[in-house]
Amino acid sequence: MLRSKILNRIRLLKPVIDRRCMSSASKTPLTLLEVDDKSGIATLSLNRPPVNSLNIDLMNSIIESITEIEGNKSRGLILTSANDRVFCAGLDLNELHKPNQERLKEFWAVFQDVWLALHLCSVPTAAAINGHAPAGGCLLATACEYRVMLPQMTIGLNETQFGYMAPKWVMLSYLSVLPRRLAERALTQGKLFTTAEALDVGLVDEIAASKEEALAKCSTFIDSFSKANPLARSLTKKQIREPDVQKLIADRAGDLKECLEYINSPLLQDGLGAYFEALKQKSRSKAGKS
Ligand SMILES: CCCCC/C=C/C(=O)SCCNC(=O)CCNC(=O)[C@H](O)C(C)(C)COP(=O)(O)OP(=O)(O)OC[C@H]1O[C@@H](n2cnc3c(N)ncnc32)[C@H](O)[C@@H]1OP(=O)(O)O
Repeated sequence: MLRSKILNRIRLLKPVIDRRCMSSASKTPLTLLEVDDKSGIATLSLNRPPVNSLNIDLMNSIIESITEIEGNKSRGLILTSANDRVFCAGLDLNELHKPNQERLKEFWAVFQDVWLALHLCSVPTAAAINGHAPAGGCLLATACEYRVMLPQMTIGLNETQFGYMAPKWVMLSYLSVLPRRLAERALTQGKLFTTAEALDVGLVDEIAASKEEALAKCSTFIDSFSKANPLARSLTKKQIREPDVQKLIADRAGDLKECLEYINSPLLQDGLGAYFEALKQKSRSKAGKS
């Protein structure tokens, strides 16, 4: 009786994400999933060169992997990058700049889904941040329960740098990690924290000298739940996170409408166009030098 009640509770708390994840016909998988047969811990590596920017296929692949991890009873999930410079460059700017409207609606729904899937993941989650993590990359990291970062990287919700106001639920993910006054200042500045600054303010929990060390620290965090009943742990996490999640679940259509209006606004499109052009220019000049 109790078990069915608990399972019912989980069903209520976890929004149903029944998206069939079809990653594109690309040859290389967009995510790499390895489960350590000794520890039972799953490592999910983002694998979309050059910067793991989040497009529909990559986000669907992340959701598919999380669903698999929850289904195969892994003891925990470590999110990291197959790229040793960039954890995740955030949303793919090609999806936002002069977007196809139908695709933008799908893109935004998947963006909401990937945050929900990671934020509510029933197993313990940790991010081994082995590269830069701006905007949506920072969001993935803050959706995890623990964060270990390598030196000389940057992390933060920098949306105001390109004319965007992060959606309420994105701000809530920041507020689940940072004190309000600091989150407000960082959001309004579009601040990218250095690794040392991020540790100082609590945006990350530890610094590691190498990816291997970061993965080991994330495993240690996951091991800290070894004495907790997995079902009770999962329910407790979902219960604590429910108020933030419900703010999105209660009005996904409203969030989508607000996003469409904002992303199609001249403010954003002009800001984004200039920002994207500057990025490409930087990349071209780098290529010119090498
Ligand atoms: C609507 C907003 C909702 C709120 C939540 C989330 C919003 C977002 O996530 S919007 C995206 C914000 N992302 C960024 O501001 C990051 C921009 N990128 C960078 O700062 C850097 O690329 C880097 C630090 C991530 C990596 O630097 P580096 O290793 O030097 O690589 P390059 O800058 O030379 O870039 C290589 C290559 O990748 C392209 N690129 C970079 N970021 C993105 C991106 N987010 N989307 C699409 N493409 C991206 C860049 O233009 C280069 O392309 P090529 O010119 O073709 O080489």
